[in-house]
Amino acid sequence: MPDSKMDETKKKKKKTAECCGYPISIFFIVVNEFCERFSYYGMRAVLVLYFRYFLLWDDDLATSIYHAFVALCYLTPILGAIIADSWLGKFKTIIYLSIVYAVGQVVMAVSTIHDITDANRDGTPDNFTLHIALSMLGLVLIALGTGGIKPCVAAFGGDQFQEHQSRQLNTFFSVFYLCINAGSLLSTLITPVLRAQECGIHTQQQCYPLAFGVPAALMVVSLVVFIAGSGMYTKTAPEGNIMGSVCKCIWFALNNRFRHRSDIYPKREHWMDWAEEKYDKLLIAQIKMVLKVLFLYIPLPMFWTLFDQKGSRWTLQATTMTGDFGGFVLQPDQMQTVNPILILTLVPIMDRIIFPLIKKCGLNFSPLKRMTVGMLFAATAFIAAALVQMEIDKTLPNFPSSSESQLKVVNMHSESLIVTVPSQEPLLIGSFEVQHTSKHTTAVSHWCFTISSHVVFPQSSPDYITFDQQDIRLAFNTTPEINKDLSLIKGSRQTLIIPSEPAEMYLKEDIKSKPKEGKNAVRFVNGWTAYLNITNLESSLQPSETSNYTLVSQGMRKFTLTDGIQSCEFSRKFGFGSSYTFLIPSDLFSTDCESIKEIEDMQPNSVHMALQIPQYFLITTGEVMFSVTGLQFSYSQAPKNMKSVLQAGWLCTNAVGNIIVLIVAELGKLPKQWAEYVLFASLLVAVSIIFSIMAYFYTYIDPAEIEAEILKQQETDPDKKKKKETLEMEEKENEQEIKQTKI
Ligand SMILES: NCC(=O)N[C@@H](CCC(N)=O)C(=O)O
Repeated sequence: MPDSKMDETKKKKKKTAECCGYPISIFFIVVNEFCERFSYYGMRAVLVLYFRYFLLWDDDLATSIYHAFVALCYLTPILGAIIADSWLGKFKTIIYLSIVYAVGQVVMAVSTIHDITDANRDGTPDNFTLHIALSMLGLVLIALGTGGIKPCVAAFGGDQFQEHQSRQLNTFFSVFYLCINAGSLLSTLITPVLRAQECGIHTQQQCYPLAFGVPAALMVVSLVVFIAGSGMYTKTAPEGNIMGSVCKCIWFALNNRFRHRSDIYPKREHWMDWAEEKYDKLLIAQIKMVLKVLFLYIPLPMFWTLFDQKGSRWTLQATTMTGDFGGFVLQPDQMQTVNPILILTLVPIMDRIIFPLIKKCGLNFSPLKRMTVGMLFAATAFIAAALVQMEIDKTLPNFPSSSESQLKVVNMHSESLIVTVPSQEPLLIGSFEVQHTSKHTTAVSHWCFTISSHVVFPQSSPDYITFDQQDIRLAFNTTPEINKDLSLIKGSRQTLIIPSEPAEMYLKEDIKSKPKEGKNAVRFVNGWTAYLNITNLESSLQPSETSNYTLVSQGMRKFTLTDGIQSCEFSRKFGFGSSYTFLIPSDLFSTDCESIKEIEDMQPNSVHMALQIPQYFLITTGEVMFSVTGLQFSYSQAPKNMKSVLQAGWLCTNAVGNIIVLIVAELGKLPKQWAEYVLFASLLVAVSIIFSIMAYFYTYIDPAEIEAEILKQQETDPDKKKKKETLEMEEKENEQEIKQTKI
């Protein structure tokens, strides 16, 4: 559409399409953003689980691909911004890239249908390569779509406002942020529930197609809503290959500066002024504005480095805590929903109460000051996380160091045993059977039928004896005496199982870190005289055999034990992050499973997840001050033809932050998690000090005003054309000179 015609349309729309001072078109844009963020966060919520349990990737691969995908989503905005500002304009870019995005979501959903390659109908796909290829294609399209439209939607929203609506424009960015978080909150709650359903054509499996299909549908809705508002938008036309001109202009300025490096040439105020001979003053001024803001962005990725650890380190921290809130139980990964919930409450509180109050007190809380304070809030959030970590560390078992091994002895033999352990007092181990039949009259003061080392040894881990040598010899007081040479694994915990026939004693490796996702690790030692089948275990247990650990979730869990003839049920309530070895006695069925005894290998988590709320509160307050303000700032300080580019620059700070997380995770961690949190907090404080100094020297501008002034000047500047001609002549002369010198 020609510019004049477009301006006419704008004027007409301005008058008719307003509600309470806001352009009505904004409604379509915020609803579109809500649906798009639902789609994005919903898909993200189940992505790692899909990698882990559908594609059967290991943890490391699953998390690396996940973070790489997130980083890609924040790098593609550059592409979207270039397309929008230089070629298609924001409106068309949003439409085309939303189509790419929706196709990506559909491809992703299709890739999760196990039935498409499950020819033998065993419930697992037969052709993993096809599923991987489809999902990777889907993810690339999604990253292109979500990243590509992201800088355009915010900037397009801003474009709907007129000069007299600057107050509404600021509110728009807050409402926009609210919609992002409302979408993310709902989808993060809903999609995991959809995944937990069972569905399928031939076999019933976890319903990934539904969990990915609903976000795909929401993306289609998002596109439809956006198109529905088409007639009401203010659409600014792209101004040609602006990025090309920007690059050429910068290159010329640098080149020209270099050519005139001698002291005989008078200095210019700014190095970009060296482009004046050839380029428009307006373009030079616009580039200066953008560069000034981009320079200011350099320290910002550090904020996102801390912020994005909510989804990784903080969730891992939650897995070592308990989420039992009495009426309901919160899973560790659900703790992340605290962030959008707090956003929904904090944004209005800040906008309506805190910021106006600060203004009333006469304080100038400028955008850059807000962002600095936001960074400091994020740093304090990490100090809070470190304090919580210290509390958790107090409750964690004393795991062996890499030069130590730990040993526990379980006596399933019918009599008590005295074991002589190197450099320790002889140790009396009560018999499981003796204990169980109440004939137990040994000196063991603890009721536990296993080793009572805590009575005898001053070790910090009650049931384990810690050794700093690998090879040990244990002597048992049986007749004849049994001597057992053991080769312990360094850095590991092991249990020596003494079965009913002590000579057949064997070592079994124990769990040596907290079970994943706050689950509980359980295993069984079969003291029954025949093989046993136990629900949840991979295979049946032979007599005297010890099963591998199996993970069970929090809550009441029931195990059915059967030898094919008789069976009984054993129930137990589990908390979070515990580990138990259950000893099955020889009178299992006559006592209806009640004689099963337990050894606590690892105590359940005891620090409550509610303790994470302060750190979530602090980081979210930081986010409101930093992120919402940054979004506004990036729009307000950008020249009109580079609004999307600057939004993309802003989003890029997030991509770099994610890449730093990836690098830090790869480089390894400090030995103590709390120390790593303190390190990150200190780094962010240092960075925020640097940022505040940079911000001090930044002068806020009104790009529209500057642009208007330059245009006015240019109209009255007869030299402009002459300058260009002179420059072209100079260049030609230079080239000729070079040629002659060569000859
Ligand atoms: N609470 C997370 C959130 O709102 N994220 C936003 C902003 C991300 C950013 N770098 O600006 C989102 O759009 O997802």
